[in-house]
Amino acid sequence: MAARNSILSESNSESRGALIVLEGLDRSGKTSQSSNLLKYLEGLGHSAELWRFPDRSTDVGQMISSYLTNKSQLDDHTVHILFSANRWEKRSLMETKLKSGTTLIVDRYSFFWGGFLAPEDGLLAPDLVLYLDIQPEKAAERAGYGGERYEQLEFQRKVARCYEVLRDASWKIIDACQPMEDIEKQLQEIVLDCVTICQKGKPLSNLWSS
Ligand SMILES: Nc1ncnc2c1ncn2[C@@H]1O[C@H](COP(=O)(O)OP(=O)(O)O)[C@@H](O)[C@H]1O
Ligand SMILES: Cc1cn([C@H]2C[C@H](O)[C@@H](COP(=O)(O)OP(=O)(O)O)O2)c(=O)[nH]c1=O
Repeated sequence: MAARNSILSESNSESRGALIVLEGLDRSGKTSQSSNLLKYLEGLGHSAELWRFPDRSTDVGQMISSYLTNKSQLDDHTVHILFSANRWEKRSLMETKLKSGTTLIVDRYSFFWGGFLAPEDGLLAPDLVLYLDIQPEKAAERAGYGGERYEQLEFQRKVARCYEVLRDASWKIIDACQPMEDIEKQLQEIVLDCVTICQKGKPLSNLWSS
């Protein structure tokens, strides 16, 4: 991600779980592939959970959901801070789960729109970001967008440009237009490597924006 990471030196990194994030435009296949990955890891006997952001189950998540479904109006800065707050309210549980050995597959995590980084400072850094790469026009052809505020081609073009700027060399870029089974196999291989590295003691780190 477009942020440097600071290692959590105090963390007990023995046999911890991995923080694995799937990013991509709406309809790029994140939800399908996240649940495939969960089944895959569980099938191998790993402790794993599927998370997603925004997490609409919390009070903050409900404010976000109401905005996304056009039931409320909020200014852009407010919305971005709510998205960050929604990650912060899950941060401590996230750390507990990872340290107890559970791998988290996260369907979207952090969007760093337009240099708006400060509220993200101190959130846990992903061990792996899988970017499902698709042209906005191709994504729009997939089983219909719902009626949410951001599910529009013009907006998704803007999101795609943001992702181009924000992604860094550590992200694994996967062509999301391949058959689902091919994508699934590629993701499994990358994820298993990451889980193994984390189990062997790679320290947890924070996102650190400056
Ligand atoms: N590789 C693929 N090829 C064709 N269709 C796909 C592929 N991956 C996902 N889809 C379809 O696209 C739609 C959106 O997928 P989904 O996993 O919900 O994406 P997201 O969570 O990124 O919005 C679903 O109808 C899904 O079956
Ligand atoms: C996590 C996050 C999501 N979003 C946007 C991306 C999505 O368009 C929207 C809702 O995300 P999501 O619930 O994942 O929608 P979908 O399942 O349709 O992909 O919120 C942000 O703008 N900032 C954020 O930090």
